[in-house]
Amino acid sequence: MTTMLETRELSKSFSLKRSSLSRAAGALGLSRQEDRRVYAVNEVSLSVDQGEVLGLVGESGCGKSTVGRMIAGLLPATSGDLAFEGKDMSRPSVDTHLNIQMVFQNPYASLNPRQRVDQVISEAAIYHGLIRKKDASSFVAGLLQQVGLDASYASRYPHQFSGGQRQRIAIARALALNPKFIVCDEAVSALDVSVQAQILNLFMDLRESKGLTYLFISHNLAVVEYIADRVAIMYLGRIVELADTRSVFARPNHPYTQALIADAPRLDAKVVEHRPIQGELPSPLKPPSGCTFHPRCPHAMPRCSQERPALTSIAPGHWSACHLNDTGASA
Ligand SMILES: Nc1ncnc2c1ncn2[C@@H]1O[C@H](COP(=O)(O)OP(=O)(O)OP(=O)(O)O)[C@@H](O)[C@H]1O
Repeated sequence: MTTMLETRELSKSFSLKRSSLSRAAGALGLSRQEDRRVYAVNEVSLSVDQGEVLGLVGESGCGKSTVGRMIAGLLPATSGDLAFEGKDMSRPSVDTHLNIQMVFQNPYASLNPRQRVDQVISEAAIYHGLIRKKDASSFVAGLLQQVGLDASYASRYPHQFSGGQRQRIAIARALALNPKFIVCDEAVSALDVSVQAQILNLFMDLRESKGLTYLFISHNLAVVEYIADRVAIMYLGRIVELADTRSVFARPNHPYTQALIADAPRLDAKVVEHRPIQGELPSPLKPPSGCTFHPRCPHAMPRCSQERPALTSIAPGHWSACHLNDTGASA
């Protein structure tokens, strides 16, 4: 397998403006001097092989979108490395950037309502010189066909389409730049369940026909279980577990992964008892010491609040960051 994308200790923190800082800090009982940064992503090391779908899951606010936006070049990293096809992306060229496109959650918001579909799809390809303006209509017709839409839709406006059709248009817009890698950020979350399945199948068909590679960000475990080859679980800005999809769902190791799976609505609900995850995600303004999951962990030991567990190999291809693995007592 060829590694297509690699991040090493990628981190992102945001500096808070004084007004929001004083509100947030006040709520946390902090003085202004104590902390001025939101630690959104901390030392995330991931690799994605050519043709692979890597799922990235975790509760809202754990840093998934920030990872996706750094990979897509929409946000600079605070520290760490990012490489695409072996090339350093800290100063990405236009070519490398075009190779990575992003599909967002809300196709209502991500399409300009004043642009016709043909303009939405062809604008960036014309701008970057990938096609000539006079070839745009056949180019757009081809892309519409690839995403399962009729070529006659090219002259319509986004508001004339359903949510699923709009997401297909957004996918055609991403494909127009001939990417090798697509970051899907909650790309089916706003759609009805039956439409979700159609769009997931479109992503898989495009993987086959175009050899695409995906980072698939979702808070929905069922979606990730369906589409991903491997899954990375994120908690408060860090990867806490990483393995092939089957292992994550059959043998979740980290107590957070176990809690997420027990919390998720499942089709086989008779097999898995639904247990809501305890407590709330702590603020990334002031993450807990040691293992940041320890205040919510049913298995927490004194060591867990003192020492951050490293992400270590617990089986071939299976990584987890939990002190229980050192004691031999699996959660
Ligand atoms: N521009 C920003 N300025 C300040 N804080 C930010 C900014 N963008 C994100 N954050 C904070 O970084 C943390 C991670 O946010 P992020 O959107 O990456 O999480 P997420 O897991 O994708 O959540 P969601 O699914 O709700 O988007 C959150 O605490 C968020 O409030």
